[in-house]
Amino acid sequence: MLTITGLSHVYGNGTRALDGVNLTIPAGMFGLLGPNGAGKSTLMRTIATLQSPTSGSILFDGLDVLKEPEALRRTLGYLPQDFGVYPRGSAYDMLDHMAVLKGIGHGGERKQTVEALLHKVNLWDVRKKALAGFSGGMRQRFGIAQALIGNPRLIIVDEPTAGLDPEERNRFLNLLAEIGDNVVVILSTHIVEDVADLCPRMAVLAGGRILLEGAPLDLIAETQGRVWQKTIDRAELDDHMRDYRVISTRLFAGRTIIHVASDGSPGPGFTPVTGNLEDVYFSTLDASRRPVTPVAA
Ligand SMILES: Nc1ncnc2c1ncn2[C@@H]1O[C@H](COP(=O)(O)OP(=O)(O)OP(=O)(O)O)[C@@H](O)[C@H]1O
Repeated sequence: MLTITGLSHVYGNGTRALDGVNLTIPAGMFGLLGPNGAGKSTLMRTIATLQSPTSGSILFDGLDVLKEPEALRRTLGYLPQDFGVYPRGSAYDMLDHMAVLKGIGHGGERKQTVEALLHKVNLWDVRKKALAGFSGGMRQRFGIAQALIGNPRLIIVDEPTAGLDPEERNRFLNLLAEIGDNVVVILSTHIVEDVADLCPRMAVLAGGRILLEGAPLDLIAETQGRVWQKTIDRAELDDHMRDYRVISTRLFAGRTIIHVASDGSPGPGFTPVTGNLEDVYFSTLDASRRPVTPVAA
């Protein structure tokens, strides 16, 4: 279990990227959802001990991560957002090299590890090809292979599916789903479906703060009776945006379908809909952006 308490980070230029983050992350797949600039990468890099926070603490199964970063690194698998160096070396050689860096020195054991991982991520047939020639999906599958070296107990994947086509995204998510239940896996993403597809627990991070935490199914159940739908013409959109708490819009057959957050019927033409995780996410972001109404004295 990973326990984060009062974690804050202020960059040198004054940007407060994390602002008192408290999170308890059990074993299994945990989705950390947030818009661009929310602080996700800052949080992931801090947990991965690549940068030190301004204040706060992180414990992983009793280990004080900030005091003993080396010990954490031995049990960490990390796929950073910008895993972007694609040298001319082959997939096999690079993975072998990374296994050496991870301390798997013994030749036979390393060979077995590297071969098993290449099979697992379905890159065995292209193991002799240069990483530089890999597609985005192949690179991300290589990225997960290197993260799995040495059977880590904490795995962090930062925005792994951005830019993948649907088939590769599926392949990648299936790989994540195969990681054992006893491992803490943190999936940081701005893509709601990634979390909906995989994660029994999740949190929403925005503006460096945790806005929401829980099980997606419970959070969806809580939207019952609070999400309303209406189909309108495009020309009516601006008025609706002004008059209602519109949490999402999408086009269907040339018309616009809006979802509105409201505790009762917002008005004529609206029908109640069963919320989904997108509604949970966007209504949470919407609520956090609304000015706080002062309580009358
Ligand atoms: N090295 C840095 N120096 C100054 N500010 C930074 C630095 N890195 C990130 N920030 C700022 O901190 C905030 C959080 O950034 P961060 O990259 O952690 O968010 P994110 O949720 O990962 O966003 P994205 O999905 O766009 O990467 C942003 O306002 C960003 O501009």
